Amino acid sequence: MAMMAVSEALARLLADAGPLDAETVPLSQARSRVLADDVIARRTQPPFAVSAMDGYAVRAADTGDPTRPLTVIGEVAAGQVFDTPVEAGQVVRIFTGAPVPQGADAILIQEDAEPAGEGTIRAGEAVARGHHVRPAGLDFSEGDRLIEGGTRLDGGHLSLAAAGNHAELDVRRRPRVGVLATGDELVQPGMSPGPGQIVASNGYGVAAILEDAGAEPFDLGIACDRRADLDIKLDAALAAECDVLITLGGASVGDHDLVRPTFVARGMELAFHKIAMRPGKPMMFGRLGAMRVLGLPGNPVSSLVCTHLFAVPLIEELAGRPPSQRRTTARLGAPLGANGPREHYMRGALTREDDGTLVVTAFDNQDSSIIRLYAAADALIVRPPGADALDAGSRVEIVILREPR
Ligand SMILES: Nc1nc2c(c(=O)[nH]1)N[C@H]1C(S)=C(S)[C@@H](COP(=O)(O)OP(=O)(O)OC[C@H]3O[C@@H](n4cnc5c(N)ncnc54)[C@H](O)[C@@H]3O)O[C@H]1N2
Ligand code: MOO
Repeated sequence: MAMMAVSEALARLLADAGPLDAETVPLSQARSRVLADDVIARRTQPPFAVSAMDGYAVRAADTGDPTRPLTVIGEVAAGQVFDTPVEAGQVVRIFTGAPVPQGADAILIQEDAEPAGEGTIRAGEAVARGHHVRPAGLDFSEGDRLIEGGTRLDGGHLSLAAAGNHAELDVRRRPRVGVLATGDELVQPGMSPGPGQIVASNGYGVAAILEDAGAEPFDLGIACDRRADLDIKLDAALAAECDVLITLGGASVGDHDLVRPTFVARGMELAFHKIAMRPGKPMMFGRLGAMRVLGLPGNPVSSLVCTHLFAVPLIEELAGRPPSQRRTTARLGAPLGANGPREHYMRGALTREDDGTLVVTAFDNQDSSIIRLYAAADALIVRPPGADALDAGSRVEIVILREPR
């Protein structure tokens, strides 16, 4: 199969991807989830006029006369109701959050009330009608649309939904993503690798990046380079009802690269294998029933770059999130050589000059095995296939991985 352009591969990957179905979750589990439908207020907030201050519920017309004593006829705190109407010359002691009694139309804060003998006060300062009164519906009214479907829920949204009397919300299901490392050479971190073995590292970064994008990662462990073992792991991914299976390694052309032939033998429809990209050439995508299978190359940087450029957009589509990838341009801090036939995503450091100009400098070593330089990278410089050499100061397209320091 000929190598496919990056843009074409991305288009195929996303062609029929859309938000997964909805599920109902309690508010306590709704943070960062994507709302499936509008949230409509089930009540009015506040449901009645309430005092915004501690003081006295008064009739505004009674205030402003320092000689006039006003009779305190009772008291009302939040959670209580004072149901005797307030007549001229009367006030009610009131506390923040309490319903304003009928007949009263303003709040005199207690600092402005002068004691005037047993059970009376004076209101020398005039207060306007409505002063320190929060009218019913100040925040929202029953039937109002509080939050639009498709919103990613943060703390403010959750308080708003709760105030609207929703105990649970309909949100998009998070894509369940099985992450499977492959290779006889791999052992889990913390173990003692035997002769010829290394520590499996790719899955940790891939799972973390995808969780940030809205996925629920599911660790399928490590498969040996044997078809029978890959079969078992594939069964585990299917049994776990993974929406997406991500394999790491075993994607190339060597005798031990068995992911594609094993999965094709199991009925996977292959959409593409091999893209004109560096790193990431042997990437593969297919479908096995409802499950999407994304086979990433084993080189650590290849796995991580492909995760950013392909797996993240896929997960965001399935999760109902808007694309998060930030592409812009920057000036080169150092010259770059001509590019080969594959679109090259070069790791680099990003800085911002005093005038706001972004400057990106590619690391000298772009080998796809060097995890340290990936972890240090702030941006990927996008070099189109066959691009000419560039001088320092030239403008290049970049994908921002983290904001410049
Ligand atoms: N004859 C050819 N050989 C290779 C080609 C080619 O076109 N012709 N392509 C090269 C490119 S480009 C890449 S990328 C790699 C990818 O190969 P695989 O996907 O089959 O990856 P592996 O061989 O399994 O592993 C490559 C490398 O990465 C290490 N690895 C694998 N998994 C992990 C993991 N989970 N954590 C950490 N490191 C991992 C593995 O030990 C290898 O060193 O193929 C080239 N070869
Ligand atoms: O494409 Mo490979 O991912 O260059 O190292």
